[in-house]
Amino acid sequence: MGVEIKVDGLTKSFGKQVIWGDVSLTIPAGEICVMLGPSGTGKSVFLKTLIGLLKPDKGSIVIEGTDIATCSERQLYEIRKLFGVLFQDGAMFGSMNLYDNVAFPLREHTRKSESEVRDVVMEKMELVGLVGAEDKLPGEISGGMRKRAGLARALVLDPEIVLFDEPDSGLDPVRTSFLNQLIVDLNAQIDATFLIVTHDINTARTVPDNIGLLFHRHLAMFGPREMLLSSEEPVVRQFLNAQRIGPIGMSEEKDADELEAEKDQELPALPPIPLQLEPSNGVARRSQRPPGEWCREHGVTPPPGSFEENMSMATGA
Ligand SMILES: Nc1ncnc2c1ncn2[C@@H]1O[C@H](COP(=O)(O)OP(=O)(O)OP(=O)(O)O)[C@@H](O)[C@H]1O
Repeated sequence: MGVEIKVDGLTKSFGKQVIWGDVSLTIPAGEICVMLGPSGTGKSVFLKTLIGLLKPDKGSIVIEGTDIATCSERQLYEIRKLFGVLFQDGAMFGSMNLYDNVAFPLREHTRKSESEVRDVVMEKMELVGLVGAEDKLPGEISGGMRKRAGLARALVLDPEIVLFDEPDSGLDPVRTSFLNQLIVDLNAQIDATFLIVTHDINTARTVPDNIGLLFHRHLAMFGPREMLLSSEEPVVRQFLNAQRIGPIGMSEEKDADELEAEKDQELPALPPIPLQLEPSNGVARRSQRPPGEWCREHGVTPPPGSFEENMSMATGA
């Protein structure tokens, strides 16, 4: 069913460098969330903090009643079993074939017999479309296949929460599109809570139920996809539409002179909100909302052309 992650007042620094402060958000059970932010704003640090690999300075992260910011090592070990993580490069062991890589967590953390291990490994290999590639070494396959193998491994312990650290990095647009469909299909199938860190605006615009944006050492906004895609808030608007005009500069924040120089420039109109990517079998995910529902409920007029079927090419969806 997936579990909720409730983050409250979270702050993380390294020495004197504050990475982000006072981050509060609730990642709803079973939903897909994307976390965005310019490079270096601490998205990976956020993922590592959620799984307890890094300790925050302040604040709480409550999962199933346990605050993993303050809990014991023993409790953390238990909570970690809820997580599956897809690392950027798939994090495969180079000397093991895909089968053994995917089987690794089962052999380490369960008492399953080899025939039970085989059943689980083959089920997950099938889920990610890798049946037939079991004997390959990670070095012999493409980046996209390595990601899928990493995903199979992230799924073998039946996680309630799956974290994806830039699943689309290094993939071409077609492979990214296939991977996004796989993520949506998986969410429909296993109902776990998904959090995806990505730089890919098209992924952010079409895949998640909710979007968060980290900028300038804080969480600029977090909420339903339609809320952020219709937002006029300058940082959100600039980032989600990949524009140069706005508060974000080449090295994070623009200075006062740069902002003054562009103050009379007209912003391009907000582009239409694309339809959300649906599971390939056409059956809606449990957390999927009808197109335009959030806008209607909140009296927001979406940009013209939003939620039209034939706009997929315009948005690259
Ligand atoms: N273990 C660490 N010790 C000290 N500083 C760190 C550590 N890990 C990360 N940082 C710093 O934290 C900041 C945020 O890093 P992080 O990798 O989380 O950014 P990011 O938003 O994921 O970036 P990108 O989008 O480029 O991957 C960087 O300045 C980085 O140098």
